[in-house]
Amino acid sequence: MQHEHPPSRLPFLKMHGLGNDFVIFDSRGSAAVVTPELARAIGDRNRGVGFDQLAEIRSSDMADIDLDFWNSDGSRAGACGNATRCVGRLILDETGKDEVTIRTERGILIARRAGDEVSVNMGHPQLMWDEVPLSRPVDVEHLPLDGDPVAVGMGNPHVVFFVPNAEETDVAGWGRKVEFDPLFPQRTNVEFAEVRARNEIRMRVWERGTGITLACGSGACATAVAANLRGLTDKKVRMEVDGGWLTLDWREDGVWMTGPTQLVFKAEFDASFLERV
Ligand SMILES: N[C@H](CCC[C@H](N)C(=O)O)C(=O)O
Repeated sequence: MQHEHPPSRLPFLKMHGLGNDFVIFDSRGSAAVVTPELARAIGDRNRGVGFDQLAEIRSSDMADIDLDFWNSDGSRAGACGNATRCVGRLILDETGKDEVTIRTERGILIARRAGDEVSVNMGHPQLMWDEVPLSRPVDVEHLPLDGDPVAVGMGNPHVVFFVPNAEETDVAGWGRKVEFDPLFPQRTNVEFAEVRARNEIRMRVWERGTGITLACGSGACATAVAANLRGLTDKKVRMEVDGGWLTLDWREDGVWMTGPTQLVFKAEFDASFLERV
């Protein structure tokens, strides 16, 4: 990180939502600190802290906070449902309100208390995502899987494949190939969904810029939308991901996602670590 005077203290939080784990900076009232290099250094699970996404809270003049996301490869993520829920929990607790607004790259999202859990309105699915229209069958002849996936934008790109058995699906093998397929110029997050009932889906995910994660909130929203558009499920479903359960509800005002959040620890980086980035 090219600081003339590297900060001697850089506090952060570690949180997770269903095992989708995050390093979170609160940069309100000061300059943004995250660079792609810093994200990669902190994202290193051996030499840094490790995370699926890094989130930076910024002061906002349009919402309670602004929130930016990075993947562990240093790329930006336009949306991150589980981190939005985790940071939503922080701001709900800080303000004592029942509802807060969070401005992300894709717009202003609402986070609400839902008992012990947090609900976030992840907004409307995008009908067009680059040149891949929603629900258009994708030519996967050159990919190592058959199928008729559904491309859904939730502020970030997703492609959902329906599979007979999610446990037996080679998520890493197929996910990596699909992420980097030329069909997806911005690369893509890849979901593998097994529909168990009209109100239940088992989903496993390969995330763009990160790889296999235990959960992906925006991917869960995209999967619920894709399955409903295919006529396979109702608008409200429970979804089992590797890290646990989420509830998705595609309503008039957007896709609502509800699930747990956990603060793990608060710490700060040592100046010697920051100087070497
Ligand atoms: N874990 C996140 C999504 C990260 C997506 C990111 N990998 C991208 O490049 O879009 C979630 O809960 O929605």
